[in-house]
Amino acid sequence: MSRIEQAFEARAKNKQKVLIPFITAGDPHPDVTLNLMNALVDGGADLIELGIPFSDPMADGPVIQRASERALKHKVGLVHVLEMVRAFRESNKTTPVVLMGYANPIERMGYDTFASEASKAGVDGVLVVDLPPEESDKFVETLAPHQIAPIYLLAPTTPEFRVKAIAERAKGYVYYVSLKGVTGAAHVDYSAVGDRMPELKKYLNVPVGVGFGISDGQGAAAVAKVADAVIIGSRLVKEIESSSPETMADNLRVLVSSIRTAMDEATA
Ligand SMILES: O=P(O)(O)OC[C@@H](O)[C@@H](O)c1c[nH]c2ccccc12
Repeated sequence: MSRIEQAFEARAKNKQKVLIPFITAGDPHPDVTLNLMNALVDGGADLIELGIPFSDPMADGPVIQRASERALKHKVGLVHVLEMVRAFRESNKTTPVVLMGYANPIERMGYDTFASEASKAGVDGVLVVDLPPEESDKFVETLAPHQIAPIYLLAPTTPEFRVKAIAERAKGYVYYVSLKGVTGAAHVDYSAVGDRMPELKKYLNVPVGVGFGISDGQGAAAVAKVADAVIIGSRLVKEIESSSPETMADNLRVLVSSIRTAMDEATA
């Protein structure tokens, strides 16, 4: 069983849901990412979504754009991100790491090199925002022998035939985007998210995580009631942004742990 499957199964066994925090690798400085990843785990994260900094992140709102800018100032690229995952894996053998990024840096490295280097580093999944499922077959074939899961995005606007196409290809989990727009948006209609789940579940045989716009325990609790995982990014990146270097890891741990508690209360 893969690390991703194990993470979902461990929570499901206790009738709990998976918590997936997102941070951008190298934000605000490459030296702190390992520390921050460990803080996320200490706070109750089950899986880490690690962003590859990118200069033109069109799916991202201002908060995560700024995170990319901070990381790029320190010249953090894909090779560097893989080194961070490798360092994390030296002490953590269980928490899955999913890379989130745009196609350009991965294509520049080349699919083959990327797949083998990512696998050696201990990467468990990859979400390529601007690689549509219909065009992803070659990439997915390259990942498969390395046991790296392609993570697909589904949105409220995704038609049923596309859900089916994604269901055939999905491994690990799928990412349901709670709303139209960019990361860090404000208003999530939690009941609409819940209403879509039965249709998704009909086709998918992997768990469903929900992200975009979840910024507190209350939102996380609402999602925990209807989906298999809660994904939360901008709120955490804001915490990094507003913390001093000395308090950053601690603040992140405390915040993640409060979200964890809210989710567990909602499913108890
Ligand atoms: O920031 P939010 O609203 O909490 O959403 C999660 C998100 O940050 C993370 O999963 C993510 C960051 N960049 C993305 C681009 C596309 C899809 C998802 C993402």
